[in-house]
Amino acid sequence: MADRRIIVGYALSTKKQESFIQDSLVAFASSRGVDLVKIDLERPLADQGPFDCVIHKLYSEDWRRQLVDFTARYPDAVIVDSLDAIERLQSRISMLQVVSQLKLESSTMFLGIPNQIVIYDNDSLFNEPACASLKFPLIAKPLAADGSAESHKLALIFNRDGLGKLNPPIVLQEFVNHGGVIFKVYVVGERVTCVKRKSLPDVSDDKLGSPEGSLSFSQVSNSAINEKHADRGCNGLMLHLENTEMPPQSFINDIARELRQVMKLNLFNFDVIRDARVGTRYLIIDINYFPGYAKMPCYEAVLTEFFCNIVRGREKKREEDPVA
Ligand SMILES: Nc1ncnc2c1ncn2[C@@H]1O[C@H](COP(=O)(O)OP(=O)(O)OP(=O)(O)O)[C@@H](O)[C@H]1O
Ligand SMILES: O=P(O)(O)O[C@H]1[C@H](OP(=O)(O)O)[C@@H](OP(=O)(O)O)[C@@H](O)[C@@H](O)[C@@H]1OP(=O)(O)O
Ligand SMILES: [Mg+2]
Ligand SMILES: [Mg+2]
Repeated sequence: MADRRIIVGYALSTKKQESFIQDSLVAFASSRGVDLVKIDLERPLADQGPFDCVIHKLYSEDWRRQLVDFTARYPDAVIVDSLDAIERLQSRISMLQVVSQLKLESSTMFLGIPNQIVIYDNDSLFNEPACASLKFPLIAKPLAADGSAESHKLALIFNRDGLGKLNPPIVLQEFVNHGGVIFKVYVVGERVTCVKRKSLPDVSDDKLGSPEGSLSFSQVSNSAINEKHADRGCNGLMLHLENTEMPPQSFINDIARELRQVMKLNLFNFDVIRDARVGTRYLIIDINYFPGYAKMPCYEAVLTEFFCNIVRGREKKREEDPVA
């Protein structure tokens, strides 16, 4: 059994397929005995395959039914990950609620999330007493994190004037100065990879009087700035990605392991910032299901190893306990 080929079916949007199913991944996986096969979304999933493993990033009710039917027919196939577990990451409120459940050992590092509230309608923007409890600058994010371009349209809000332009439902989150560098932590099963990315630059107090009130932006960490070189942020300060110290690896590993266990997910990444005022205070600001892994170093090898491990792990379990 050990050397037979492993078949991984993938069900992804066209955009996700283009970014994830690179020739380099297909070739590397194939050289290690793993075949990546596109699932035809026009046909019932249960009529396709067999697959040893199915990976997916689709959210419709129809897809949920397809997964149920497929599992009934092929109970030994591994679905990575369960839709119920993935759903938590579709709301920017529920995605960060898990952070308070993590059991971290570090006594020197603190992990939390920024203060935030959810706003469901325009009236609440100005009447909600909770709004008054937040300190400007704020960052406004669409409540839904469903992978659409809209869900990535964010705005920096400097003062009350900036609140008027928002489209609820949104999350209003305190902006925390963090030196313009974000840590993206990619999780693939047990493998954890932390990289530095360009982030929004710090906001100085004099910006709070800005007559525009707000500034819109989208997917800042992907902007076409060469990450290896110093860059000038919009407040004029030089950002040196290379000179920014990484968080302690053991701290990041602990967070990743705990998140994976609490969320019951294998494929995700999370964004962490380090408070510019308190160097031991870290904040998780975003968690994404099935992120842009092609930007992760050695993604071909890491994903291939994961597919092998997950399928072989399931086979081993069956051999040990055939009735389970
Ligand atoms: N509370 C915050 N304090 C400071 N900066 C923040 C905060 N929240 C977000 N940012 C900045 O805004 C960027 C985008 O925010 P966020 O990661 O929540 O959006 P996203 O569209 O979900 O991103 P992704 O492309 O990672 O899915 C972050 O990478 C970071 O630069
Ligand atoms: O497109 P990119 O490579 O930037 O990857 C982004 C990915 O888009 P993709 O679907 O095209 O892979 C996004 O997915 P959706 O929310 O839009 O579903 C989201 O997960 C981002 O976090 C990823 O950026 P990263 O966190 O890895 O920097
Ligand atoms: Mg993010
Ligand atoms: Mg996100």
